[in-house]
Amino acid sequence: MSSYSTPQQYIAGRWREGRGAASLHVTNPANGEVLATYAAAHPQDIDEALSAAQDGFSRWSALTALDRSACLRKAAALLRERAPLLGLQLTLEQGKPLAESGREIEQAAQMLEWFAEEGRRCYGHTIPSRWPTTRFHTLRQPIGPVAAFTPWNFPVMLSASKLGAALAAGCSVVLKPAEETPLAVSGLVRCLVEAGVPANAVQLLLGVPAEVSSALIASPTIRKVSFTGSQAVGRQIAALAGQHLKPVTLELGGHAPVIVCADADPLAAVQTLVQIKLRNAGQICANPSRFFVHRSRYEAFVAAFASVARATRMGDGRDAATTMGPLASERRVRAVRALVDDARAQGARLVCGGEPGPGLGFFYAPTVLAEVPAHARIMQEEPFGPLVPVAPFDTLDEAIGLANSLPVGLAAFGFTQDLHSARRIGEEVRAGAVALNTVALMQPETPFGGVLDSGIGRENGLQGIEPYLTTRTIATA
Ligand SMILES: NC(=O)c1ccc[n+]([C@@H]2O[C@H](COP(=O)([O-])OP(=O)(O)OC[C@H]3O[C@@H](n4cnc5c(N)ncnc54)[C@H](O)[C@@H]3O)[C@@H](O)[C@H]2O)c1
Ligand SMILES: O=S(=O)(O)c1ccc(CO)cc1
Repeated sequence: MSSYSTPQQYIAGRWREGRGAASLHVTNPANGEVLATYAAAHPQDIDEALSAAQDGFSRWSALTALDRSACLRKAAALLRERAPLLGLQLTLEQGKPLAESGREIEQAAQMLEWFAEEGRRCYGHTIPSRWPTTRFHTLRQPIGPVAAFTPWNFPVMLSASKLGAALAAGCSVVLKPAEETPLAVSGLVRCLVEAGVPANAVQLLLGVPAEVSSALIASPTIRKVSFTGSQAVGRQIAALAGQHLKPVTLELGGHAPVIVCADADPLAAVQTLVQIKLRNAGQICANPSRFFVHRSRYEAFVAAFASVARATRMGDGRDAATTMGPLASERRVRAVRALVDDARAQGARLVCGGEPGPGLGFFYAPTVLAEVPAHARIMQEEPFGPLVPVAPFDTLDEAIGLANSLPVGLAAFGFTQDLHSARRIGEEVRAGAVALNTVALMQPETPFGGVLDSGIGRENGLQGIEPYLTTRTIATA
């Protein structure tokens, strides 16, 4: 497969093989074929990346914000130029259809541009003094070298968000992407380096996750940790960060409730929801995943979702006719299948789907389940797949209670024409972001992150650069 090359480490300004004993494999989820095998980073590679990151921090933080901004803008332009190849590599390693890969590369470019501008606005303050002869002001300074860990679902966009924010603030970054999807992220790092980001300001470590994260977080060089991924791994990262007193940003997904009220048009709600539900085969942290529909609209909603689900064309993301690709790995297929089997065993009605897709790839059909009891695992655990579990409700109080019944809160969705209901859903459902009559939630300009067990801190928006800055107070006589 000529479009897919062997992923390499980028350490101290050189692209090279890792020296670790472990071999890692990249598998095309559309057909199960191994695309590449590469050597993991060795502890010595990690040490070299850390020394380089220290040096990179000195060089990069010494540049003006304007110079850093220019590099990030140029990197965004390079990313767009290279989108056809990077998009193809992303589809090969991750499975999403080419159109979605192109969208992700564009979103990544937009992230870099947003932070290129925000980096120019890291203002300090002048503070009124209690003493006539003393002046106080504050300086915003980069916090230091950053360890960033990104997942396989949006490897390029989520890496661009962390790299963009940290680099714009003047920090150097050691990035560890998911071992399953390393190549398109490497392309992003290449764009940054070729755009003029000094070699040591960015390191890319591909390795055994726990080895890399434990070494990086324990190192005194690293001053900030940022992770996106599962709650289980997030807890491990947070524990390590706490042990070493490093500030941490965590984006850990959720289990987004959808409330469709009696006054909503159920067909319009389905048409809107499907735009996000089947994107990336449902593997989006903000994916709508628990559907509560007013009893008067319930059957129409279930029937409409099933009809859209049945019309989905599953296939290889390179095929123009494909509307939904495979899941990212075989373990994801096992996980969603187990949730569907459990729901059925608990009395849910299988309306459509509930079976694997074509060929040897990691496909699972869009699946609509009705009358799903609240205690079924699928209503408790984030499915991270193309599953639509639906349950009826009678009052808005009941729906909000069901939405708030889990200890997570990343995204939530509401469909209603009633201002009072919209206000209640917007203000009472516990979530970092609530979308009303829309599924548009994420853009570079809006803060993104969870409440409760969905994470710590915010990425993007005005808040996105904050975690990478520290504030120095200067008193002058
Ligand atoms: N918040 C998100 O955007 C996001 C993204 C991907 C996955 N998830 C969640 O993860 C769940 C399971 O995903 P999975 O099947 O890939 O399992 P998983 O939790 O084992 O995640 C594996 C990923 O986490 C990384 N990882 C594992 N251990 C690590 C460590 N000690 N240090 C650093 N990184 C580590 C790996 O690189 C790998 O890419 C999904 O159901 C979903 O809830 C969330
Ligand atoms: O597809 S998007 O709605 O743009 C989206 C939202 C959130 C995330 C985080 O996993 C990725 C993509």
